[in-house]
Amino acid sequence: MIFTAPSEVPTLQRVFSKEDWVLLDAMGCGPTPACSGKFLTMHKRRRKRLATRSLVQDIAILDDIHHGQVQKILDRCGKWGFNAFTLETVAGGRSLPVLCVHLFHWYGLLDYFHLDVVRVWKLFTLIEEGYHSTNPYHNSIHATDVTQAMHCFLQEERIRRYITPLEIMASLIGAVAHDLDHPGVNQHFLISTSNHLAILYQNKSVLENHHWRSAVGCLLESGVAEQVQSCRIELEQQIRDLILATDINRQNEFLTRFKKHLDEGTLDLRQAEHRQFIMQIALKCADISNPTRPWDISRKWSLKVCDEFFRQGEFERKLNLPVTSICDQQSTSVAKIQVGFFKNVVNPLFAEWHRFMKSPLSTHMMDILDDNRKKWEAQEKAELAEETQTELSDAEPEVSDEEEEQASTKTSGTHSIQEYIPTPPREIRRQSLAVPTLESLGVRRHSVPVNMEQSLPRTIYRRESLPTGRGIPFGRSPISPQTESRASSGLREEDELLRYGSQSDVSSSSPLHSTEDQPERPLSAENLLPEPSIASMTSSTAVGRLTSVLHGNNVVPSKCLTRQQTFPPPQPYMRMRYMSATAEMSTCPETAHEGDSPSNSSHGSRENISHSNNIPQYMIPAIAVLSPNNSRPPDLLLPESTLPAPSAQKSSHGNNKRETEAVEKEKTCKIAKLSEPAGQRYEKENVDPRRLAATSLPKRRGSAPVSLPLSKPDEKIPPAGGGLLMSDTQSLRRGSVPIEIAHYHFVADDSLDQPLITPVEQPKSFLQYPRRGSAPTDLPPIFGGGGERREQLTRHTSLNGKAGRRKKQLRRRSSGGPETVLLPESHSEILSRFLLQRRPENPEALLVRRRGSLPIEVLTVGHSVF
Ligand SMILES: Nc1ncnc2c1ncn2[C@@H]1O[C@@H]2COP(=O)(O)O[C@H]2[C@H]1O
Ligand SMILES: [Zn+2]
Repeated sequence: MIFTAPSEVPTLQRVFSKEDWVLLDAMGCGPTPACSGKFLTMHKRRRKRLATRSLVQDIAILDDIHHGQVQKILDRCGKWGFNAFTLETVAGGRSLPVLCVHLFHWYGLLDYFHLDVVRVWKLFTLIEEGYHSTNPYHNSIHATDVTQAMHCFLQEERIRRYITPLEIMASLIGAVAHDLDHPGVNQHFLISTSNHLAILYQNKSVLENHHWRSAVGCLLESGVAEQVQSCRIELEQQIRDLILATDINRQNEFLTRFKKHLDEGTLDLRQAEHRQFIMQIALKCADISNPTRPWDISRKWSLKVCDEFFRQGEFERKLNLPVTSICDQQSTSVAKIQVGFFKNVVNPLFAEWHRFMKSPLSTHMMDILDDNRKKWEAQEKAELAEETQTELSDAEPEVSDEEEEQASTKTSGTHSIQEYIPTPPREIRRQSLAVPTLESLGVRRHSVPVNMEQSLPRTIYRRESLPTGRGIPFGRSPISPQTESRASSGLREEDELLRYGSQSDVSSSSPLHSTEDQPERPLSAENLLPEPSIASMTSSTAVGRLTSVLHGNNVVPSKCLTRQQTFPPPQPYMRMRYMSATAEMSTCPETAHEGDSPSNSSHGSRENISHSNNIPQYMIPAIAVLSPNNSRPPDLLLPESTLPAPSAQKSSHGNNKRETEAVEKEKTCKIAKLSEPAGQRYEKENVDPRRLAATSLPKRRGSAPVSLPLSKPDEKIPPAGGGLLMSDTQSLRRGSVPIEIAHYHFVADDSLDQPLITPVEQPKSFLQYPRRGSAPTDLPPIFGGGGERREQLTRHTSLNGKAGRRKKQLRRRSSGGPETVLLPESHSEILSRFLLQRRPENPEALLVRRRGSLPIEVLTVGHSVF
């Protein structure tokens, strides 16, 4: 019997206890209003709202129905018509581990690598839980979808003839983890908001670097890494290369190389290097394969990805950042985005893929792509006609030929590839938005480290509609000459905005606004984004150390990185069920089974991907033994009628308007939650540093990585991982800033691949000043900030100008909290010895002190360096 357990356990594992609901209710995420409550908080994002939740009273019924359905769907997981959403529903929200464990069985990887199925199950559970279920698109279903696509590609004759077991395993893990811990916003947003990940990875493949590192964390924590010790480095390297290739910024690089190979006929898959390249291309294709899925599925993905874009647009608006054009719901539409994406991103890649494959599957995909493109184009045209109609009826019906022509050419103004490829902030220039930022005026933005604010590239935005050239003098904090010169051309325009009472965050500095009435509005993307987990290893030295721990040869158990579990562990009862179930799984016979049912796709005849039995001898034995179709006993087959009716599925995404309204409602609720009524101001995120200094030890800020310096740069750090050099770290740095960065300048130099970092001399008094992370630069008296201004800036309010959030104060952020005290070196030495001594008897003692999302070993390793 195969997979009775996985289909059953997930259902049970996800059932919330009464206490869970009380907690969720308290957070405003209770069962009734689907979208209320704080958004992107750990508690919420880690827990999925299951389609099956309403059936919890009838677990037995649920399980009986579901394991049969899961099996039925898994049987078809080699077909392009596979629907990840359906698997997600029938697997009780566990499509990711269910599919992956199935594929590991199917490929015979468990046998070949002698993997323990419980560890493998744990690996995929960790990966699944690392995805944010609150993301409309970048969630675990996307990972399931991409993995299934990858599986289809691995079955292509051209590939499977040559691919090795290790490459199969790397491809599956790479696919499933390729967006792990994706925050639901793109790299551009992270850079624009000075997110610590962007700083850590020096603005290059920020998310992808984070994804692969998180994947390695899961491998370690699950214990799978230990089981593949002999090939672990190679496996990790392949996973890394695969995931890094999914960076859409590198699309052209890969495409050019691919084209060249095809033009010259130089691809030889007997060479490992070429196989790796093709697997990278395959994963890239899988990642953007949703436009090549049958229309119902494809359309659903399109709506979801645009929903996520528009959410980002809302965040940007709230943060007074320029709204990325594809994220601006007010100026674009799903159809328009799709037409641009299909034309500029998907088609060029898939055309080459088809040139390489020339298989029934690639032909099928191209056909669907074409059909879907026509549908979006028709929709875009209809929208345009409607717009034009409205414009015409608004104005008098006197439209010149010229205007008509202009209107009709609008259709070709779809989004180009550049819009999917974010440009660095410095280069961005948006026409419709003018958002002067605090930093552009010399006032440091909260999330920018104190010493970086003068050296990070800045973007000055001008509103097109405003005249230029009329400046209003106002006091601003000193900024570096470098910034001054770069910004000078834009400042006058910002001054204009001040004059016209812009809604931007500089308004409090404007003479038009009383400082009393308009306290500063702290802008921090940290309010919007979830705390990353593995991402907490922000400091360069920690990264360097981490890398050496991850890849070093002399790994001792105590120094192994274990991915920190940042979500509530399954309840013991569930765990028992799961353990017994997985044990059961491991005894399942691998029965060869030919049970292929005909495709239900409109392209059914081409659905069957050829599964040749002609498996070369160097392939793993288990593959040769297994049937190309999925193995399962016939008695688990359920009649077709037990599958959800197509209409039921359609209804879930059929009513677009209602969906959009719900999304809107959700956004409103979430945005409203960003602020709390005045009077509920508590000191958590935004604390007056003077009061903090008077009342407490200089504590580490919640989101700060705990990092201790190394005396020299770690050369093992992979280039993309971007190790910052050096460290000198007794000072009290800002919480969310890597300890080293707080004392070093980035020197942006276009001629260099990586920014240079140069040390900044700190006034001694500054080092002693326990500046609070979120306090503006000009607060410390040593910088001579005006008293009144300081007073004003310390009156912390949320985005809508109201007082800060109460719950921040009351509940420690899941990945943060001032648990760890930064000590002078001598103290740190004592502490590290103390911790190391204590650790064997009482590991909890260390746990309670470390940062929530920081792997315990990293901290230990950090301490043990001294
Ligand atoms: N249907 C789609 N429409 C527009 N953009 C898409 C679509 N599908 C994928 N993408 C984008 O392509 C990116 C590929 O990498 P990611 O999955 O990280 O994020 C994806 C989205 O930003
Ligand atoms: Zn993706």
